[in-house]
Amino acid sequence: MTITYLKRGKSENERDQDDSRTRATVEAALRDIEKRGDAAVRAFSISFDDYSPDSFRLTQDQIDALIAQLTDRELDDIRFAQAQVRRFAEAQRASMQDIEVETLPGVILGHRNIPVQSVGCYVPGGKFPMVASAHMSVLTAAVAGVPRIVACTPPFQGQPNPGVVAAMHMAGAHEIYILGGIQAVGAMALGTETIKPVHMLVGPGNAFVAEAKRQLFGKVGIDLFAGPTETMVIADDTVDAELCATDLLGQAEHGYNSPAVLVTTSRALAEATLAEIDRLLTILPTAATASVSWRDFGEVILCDTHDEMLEVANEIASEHVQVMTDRDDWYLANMTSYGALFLGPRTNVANGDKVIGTNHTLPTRKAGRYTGGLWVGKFLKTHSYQRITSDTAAAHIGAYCSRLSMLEGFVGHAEQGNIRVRRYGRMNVPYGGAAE
Ligand SMILES: NC(=O)c1ccc[n+]([C@@H]2O[C@H](COP(=O)([O-])OP(=O)(O)OC[C@H]3O[C@@H](n4cnc5c(N)ncnc54)[C@H](O)[C@@H]3O)[C@@H](O)[C@H]2O)c1
Ligand SMILES: [Zn+2]
Repeated sequence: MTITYLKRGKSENERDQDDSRTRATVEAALRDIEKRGDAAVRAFSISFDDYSPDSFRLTQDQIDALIAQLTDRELDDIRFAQAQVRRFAEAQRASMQDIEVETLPGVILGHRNIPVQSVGCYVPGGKFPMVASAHMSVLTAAVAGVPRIVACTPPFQGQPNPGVVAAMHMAGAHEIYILGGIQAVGAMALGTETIKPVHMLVGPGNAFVAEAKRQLFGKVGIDLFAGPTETMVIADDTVDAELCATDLLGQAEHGYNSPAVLVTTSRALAEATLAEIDRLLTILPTAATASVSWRDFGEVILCDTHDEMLEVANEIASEHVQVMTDRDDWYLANMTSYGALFLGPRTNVANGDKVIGTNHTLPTRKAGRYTGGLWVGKFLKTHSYQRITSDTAAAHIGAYCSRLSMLEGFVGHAEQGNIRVRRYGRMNVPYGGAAE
């Protein structure tokens, strides 16, 4: 395998050091929120966001006043995006069926999909007010039928952001709080004097938010590890450097720590893309963040073959993977680890982020090896049940249950089977069932 790095990002070691600093900050803050509740939440909101309103929860009047600040065009655009997200989420919901089957005569097994009863949706807003994140979490929870949806977003430039609040409200949030970072997810998960705790936290965020969710997992459920955005472009010589550079910087602008990786079989494209990125960074208004991400985390990887590109891509397991090659469907069939795929030059990651209807809350830091992104199914818990409808089945399964329990030394378990055999079994009546 001949893989050449034309540019490399920070080493795993350096990334681990960043992680351990974040971990310590989050641990201390969560402990304080657990101990001091609202007082700690307010203190963190002041120190991290310089924000201390009378109440962090917005009233209906405040929500209405914020929505009134938006133009009709802006409201229509939000409605359009939400219609696309809803359409896809409803189709996905329909793919999940409750089932009930008779696995042996008289043995009925089933499962029911039950919505999580309360969720806390984090909508990021430190650097950019992420209107779209409200559709992704709040609206998807609503499609799943979650009866209590709490939404938090930080103040943006010292104020609640009208676009984010409108999107939360239109998506169906029942409670909206202007709180950011650790204090938001901590308050929602742990509860305070004024905020009733939720059962599950969802939504993306910066490294502090993602780490806080990770630490709170267990106390509450979480959707997935969805930290700072990552993007990868897989390209051969069917595309040009302008498209590749635009797609790499389009996601590097998220923050100072967003990896953007080009994997290509074309040295000419790789070199042209490096030059094009340098040129775009002189004119992109968000170059201040994008250039730091590119400097510290940008990578350009040159491979000999598509098989090599596939192996590299599955290993990196990037959150977003934009594929622009002469065989995009081959990647769709063979990629196994990623957040979401964007196939062909006509679409792009920003479509997925903002409007097309797939969910943009996606796994980062290789979490794509064990989970896909947020979707309606993450808000549904699949619970099994069983029922035995005949005496014969009760005695037949009971006898197996008894012997298998004794194999493990569980006498009390065996007795649960034995009592059914004694009560429902009839001697010498052969079990009339099909093959076990
Ligand atoms: N994985 C995904 O699906 C996905 C999707 C969208 C966005 N994102 C990511 O979400 C992130 C949004 O980040 P953001 O910062 O703009 O907004 P954010 O809302 O996630 O975080 C802002 C909050 O961080 C807290 N904070 C800032 N500095 C801190 C510090 N030093 N210590 C403790 N807390 C601190 C503040 O309380 C602030 O309110 C980006 O990294 C973006 O890439 C990920
Ligand atoms: Zn993005």
